[in-house]
Amino acid sequence: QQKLQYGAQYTGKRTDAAMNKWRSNRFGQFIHWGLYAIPGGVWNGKTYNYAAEFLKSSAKIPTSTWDSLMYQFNPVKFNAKEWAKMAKKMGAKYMTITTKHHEGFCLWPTKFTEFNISHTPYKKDILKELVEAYNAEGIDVNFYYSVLDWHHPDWRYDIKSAEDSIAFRRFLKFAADQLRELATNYPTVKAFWFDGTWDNSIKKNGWWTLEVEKMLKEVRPGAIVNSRLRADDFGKRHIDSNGELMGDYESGYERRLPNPYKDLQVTKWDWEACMTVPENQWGYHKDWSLSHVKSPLELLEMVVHTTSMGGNFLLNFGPAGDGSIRKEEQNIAAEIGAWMQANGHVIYNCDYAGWEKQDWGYYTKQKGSNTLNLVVFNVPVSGLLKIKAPAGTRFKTKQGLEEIAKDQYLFHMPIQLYKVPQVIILETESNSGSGDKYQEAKT
Ligand SMILES: COc1ccc([C@H]2[C@H](O)[C@H](O)[C@H](C)N2C)cc1
Repeated sequence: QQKLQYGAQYTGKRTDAAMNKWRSNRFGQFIHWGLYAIPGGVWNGKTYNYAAEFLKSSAKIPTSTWDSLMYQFNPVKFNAKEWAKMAKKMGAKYMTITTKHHEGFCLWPTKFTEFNISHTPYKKDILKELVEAYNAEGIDVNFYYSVLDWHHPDWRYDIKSAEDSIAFRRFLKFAADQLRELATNYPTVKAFWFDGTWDNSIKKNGWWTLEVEKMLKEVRPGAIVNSRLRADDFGKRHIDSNGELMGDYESGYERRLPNPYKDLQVTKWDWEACMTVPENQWGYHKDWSLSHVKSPLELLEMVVHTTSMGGNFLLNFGPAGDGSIRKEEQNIAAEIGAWMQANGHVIYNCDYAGWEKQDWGYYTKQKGSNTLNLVVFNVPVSGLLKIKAPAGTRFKTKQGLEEIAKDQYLFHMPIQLYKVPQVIILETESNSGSGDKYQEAKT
């Protein structure tokens, strides 16, 4: 343990109302929308199969050429209310929007750079339209903000000279001014999703990352920041040099999930996984035939998997340059939404149950209740679900449950074809399952 000036500000989970709401939301919609949605991964007739929001670097496009895309940004099919209705139907409780991605183009009329929505043919404040439309549907809105900024002349990947540090100090003031502007002008924002913070220039300025965290929480009491913002005194990111999580939740799971049998350490803190529908496309790409496209049921399993380990799941949508939502994404919203409509109670305000993971699927538990939710994805050919209960558990539910040994049960599922994951609710006696102090002798 060493004294850190810019390390974690507290340990353990936040339990204030704002964080409890963030946690209970569980399922959110990520939206990546910017100038990159106009070319959609294709440049001068050539299709680039790397992530579409990186086309500027994949196709080695000069900044001046890329930036002139601003004069083409005119999403005639954009309808914030329609997007919000679709997200509502999907069962998303929050939405995280890219206010500014690495390209540096801002979806709001910021005072601090001309490279923003007000200088496009569209002109209007897209961020305001989205915040109002989603909030009207009862969906919380969070802001993604990339510190990395390919457009800004004072951005530096590293600090190698006095000139670099003078320029980068100007840049850090620019970014802090933009963040203060976002937190001030859009007062219903709940959380900030920082990205583009992996370069040495940021790692050498951990002080700034703490200053931004403090500023946002001053301007917007209750505001939530992800661990990806933070670097400590020694440039250590996410987890400080004393092993403590920085920020309010861990945001390292990008296009991957913790192993539900082994990575149980994640249940000790708040965390969020973010996921693409194709293998690796966050911004709109014209050609989705280039990789596997996850099905609604694959994605639904990820939602349940994440809730079962006490995390939030952020599913990405990449609207086209004209503001339309592609059919695959519309279908995902409809199919996941249908299941969430009927079974959202095993996701919202649910958490890690602490029961031993079984192959048939996942356990979730409603906070502070005695009901145990079983979400079955893999129905065994025997129809018998193996359940290993914490020592001393007593069940109220009798239907379908067969005790075969101490704390060992089989739940009998009717043998039939199941088209969607099945939910089984088991009631336990309130004071049971506390677990005997001593393990029963094995022989
Ligand atoms: C180089 O590896 C990267 C860098 C940045 C990313 C960005 C994506 O553009 C998207 O915004 C994702 C959330 N973020 C980590 C992804 C992979």
